[in-house]
Amino acid sequence: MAIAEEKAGLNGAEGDGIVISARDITVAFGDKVILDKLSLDIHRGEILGFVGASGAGKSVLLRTILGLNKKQAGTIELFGVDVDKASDVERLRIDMRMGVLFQHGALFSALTVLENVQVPMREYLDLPKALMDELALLKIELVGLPPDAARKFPSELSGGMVKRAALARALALDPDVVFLDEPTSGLDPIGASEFDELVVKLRDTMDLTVYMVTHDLDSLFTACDRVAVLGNKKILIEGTIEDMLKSEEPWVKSYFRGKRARQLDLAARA
Ligand SMILES: Nc1ncnc2c1ncn2[C@@H]1O[C@H](COP(=O)(O)OP(=O)(O)OP(=O)(O)O)[C@@H](O)[C@H]1O
Repeated sequence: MAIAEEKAGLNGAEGDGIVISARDITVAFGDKVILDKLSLDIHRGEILGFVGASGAGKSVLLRTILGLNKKQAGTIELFGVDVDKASDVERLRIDMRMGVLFQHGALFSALTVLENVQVPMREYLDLPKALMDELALLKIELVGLPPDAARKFPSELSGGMVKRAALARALALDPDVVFLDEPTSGLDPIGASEFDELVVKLRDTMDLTVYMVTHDLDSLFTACDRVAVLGNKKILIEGTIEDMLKSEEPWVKSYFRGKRARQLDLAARA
């Protein structure tokens, strides 16, 4: 199937608007089971907030979806393709449709911002340098960084600028889905809310689907269309913020209606 057709969402489950489907996923390290028959769908165009206690396995699920962790059981369909049955070419096409912002930005410190943004281009595309420079500058502008940030090294950037640069790199190949692993951690509240606004704007303008692992209640309330909560090795609950606020599940209740949520005056929306 041509990439254009895949992008149009004509492939298998993607025709139903589900871009990522994880079914009965079990992941264990040695005899320690982290995820136990977990199932989750991610819908095209949504911003899904993924929460759960520290150590619950949020990054493990993210890495498993990306193919960086082995699963012991279950099926993962990306853009309608079962990854276990994908040919090398299909896998390459799938990988090109996904951008990732890892926790802590994970920029290469020896490369400038421009060169960092070009890393996926060099890996997957064969483009002349002048065109790569032009494309990378466009991405840098897209995420709200000034043009002179392109020549800077990560150590010369503020925390917020590092996150934006990492986002520019995640967007380098014009992906359909971006995975953001705690994108606002370490940012002050203003920087965090500006980042959330940027994510919503990019989703709206680029027809992106966003999978955001976060502990940030503000992000969950303001940017996410849907929330999934990981606990007891499974998805405890998924739904809207309103669903979270109504839940009597103990962890969900204390997270969304606990002291911190009240301090933010968010529970008032219940
Ligand atoms: N490669 C690995 N080998 C062994 N254990 C691992 C490995 N990767 C993760 N784990 C374990 O899996 C569990 C879940 O880790 P994970 O990083 O997914 O948690 P998390 O929900 O993302 O936590 P946090 O919110 O603190 O980032 C932890 O107990 C961790 O030690």
